[in-house]
Amino acid sequence: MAGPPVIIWAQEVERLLHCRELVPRLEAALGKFSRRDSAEVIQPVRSTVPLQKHNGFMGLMPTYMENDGVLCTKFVCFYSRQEGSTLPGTQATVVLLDAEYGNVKAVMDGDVITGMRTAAVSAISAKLLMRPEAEVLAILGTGHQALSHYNVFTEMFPFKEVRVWSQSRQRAERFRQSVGGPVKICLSVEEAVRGADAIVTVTKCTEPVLFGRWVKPGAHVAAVGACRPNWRELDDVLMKGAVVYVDSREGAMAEAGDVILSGAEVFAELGDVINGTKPAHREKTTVFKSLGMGVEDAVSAQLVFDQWTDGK
Ligand SMILES: NC(=O)C1=CN([C@@H]2O[C@H](COP(=O)(O)OP(=O)(O)OC[C@H]3O[C@@H](n4cnc5c(N)ncnc54)[C@H](O)[C@@H]3O)[C@@H](O)[C@H]2O)C=CC1
Ligand SMILES: O=C([O-])C1=[NH+]CCC1
Repeated sequence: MAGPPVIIWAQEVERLLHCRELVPRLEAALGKFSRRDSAEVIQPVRSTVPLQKHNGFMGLMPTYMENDGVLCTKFVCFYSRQEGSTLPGTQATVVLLDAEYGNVKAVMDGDVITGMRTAAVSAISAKLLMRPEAEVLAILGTGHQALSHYNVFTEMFPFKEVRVWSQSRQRAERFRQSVGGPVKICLSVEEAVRGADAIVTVTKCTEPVLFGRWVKPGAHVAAVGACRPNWRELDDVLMKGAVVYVDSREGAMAEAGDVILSGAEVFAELGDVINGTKPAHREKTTVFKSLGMGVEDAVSAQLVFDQWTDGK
C-alpha cells in the first residue's frame, strides 16, 4: 500500500532547487514537448477557471511524461489585486503522483518552482536568441518574477548593467534593496529599454507597456506577463517586427493576447530550436512569449522530490 504523501514547503523547495541543475532538465523537457510524442509528454493547454468575485483565475496544469515516469499537476491562482493590497498576487501548489497506483507522492509549494522555472526558461530563450555580446539587461516590473529573473539572468550571463522600471519609484527602490547586485532605477520604460540588449517584461499590465519603437534592433525580449487572451504587454509594432518564439504554439493561440491580438506569426517553439528543427535568429529582434507550461513544473517538482528523497 502506498504511504501518505510528503509535504515539501517553500523553504525546502528553495534549498533543493538550483538553476544549474534545473536548466538542463528544462532544456530537455522543452525539446521533448516540441517533438509531440505522447510517450514523452502529454500536456493539455492550461484549463483556466475565472474567480470573478476575487478578480483572478485558477489555472490547472497537468502533465504526464510516460518515458520518465513523471505524473504531475500544478494549481496556480493568479489575481489582479488593487493597488496597496497585501494579499498574494499568485499562489501555486504542485502535486506529484505515482502514475501506476494513482496515489499522491508529494505536495509541494509551487511559488518557488513557478518563480525559478519561469526565469530559467526565459534565460534559456536568451541563451538561444540573445546576441552573445549582450551587455545591458532591462527588467520591467519589480514583483516576484522580476526578482527570480534578476537572480537567474545575473547568474547565467555577465551583464554590465541591469536596469529596472516600475510603476512606483518606491517599489523600484525596494527591489534594488532586495537584490544582491547593482541595479539602475529608470523613471520611464523608454529610459529602461533604449539600447538594452535583453528586455524582460514581468508586469501585470493588460495594455502594452513596451513599444517596438524603443527597442534596439537585434535585442531579445522575454515577455512573461499578459497570460490571458485579452491582455497585452507588447505593442503590435514589436510583435510584428520581431521573430516570435513561444513555449507552446497551442498555449499561445489560446492565451497570449500579444500573439492573438497583434496577429503576429509564431515562428517556432523554443523546443524546436533546441531540437534543431528551427533556427535561432540571434541577428534579428526576437520575442519569446512565455505562458508557462506544466512540463516545466513537472521536471522541477521531480528534481525537488529526487533531491529530497536522496536526503540532500
Ligand atoms: N509566463 C509564465 O510562466 C508566468 C507568468 N506569470 C505572470 O507574470 C506576471 C508577473 O508575475 P509576478 O511577478 O508573480 O507578479 P507580482 O504581482 O509579484 O508583480 C507584478 C508587477 O507588475 C507591476 N504592475 C502591475 N500592474 C501594472 C501595470 N498596469 N503596468 C505596469 N506594471 C504593472 C507591479 O508593480 C509589479 O511590479 C504576471 O502577469 C503573472 O501572471 C507568472 C508566473 C509564470
Ligand atoms: O505558468 C504559470 O504558472 C502561470 N502562467 C501565468 C500565470 C501563472
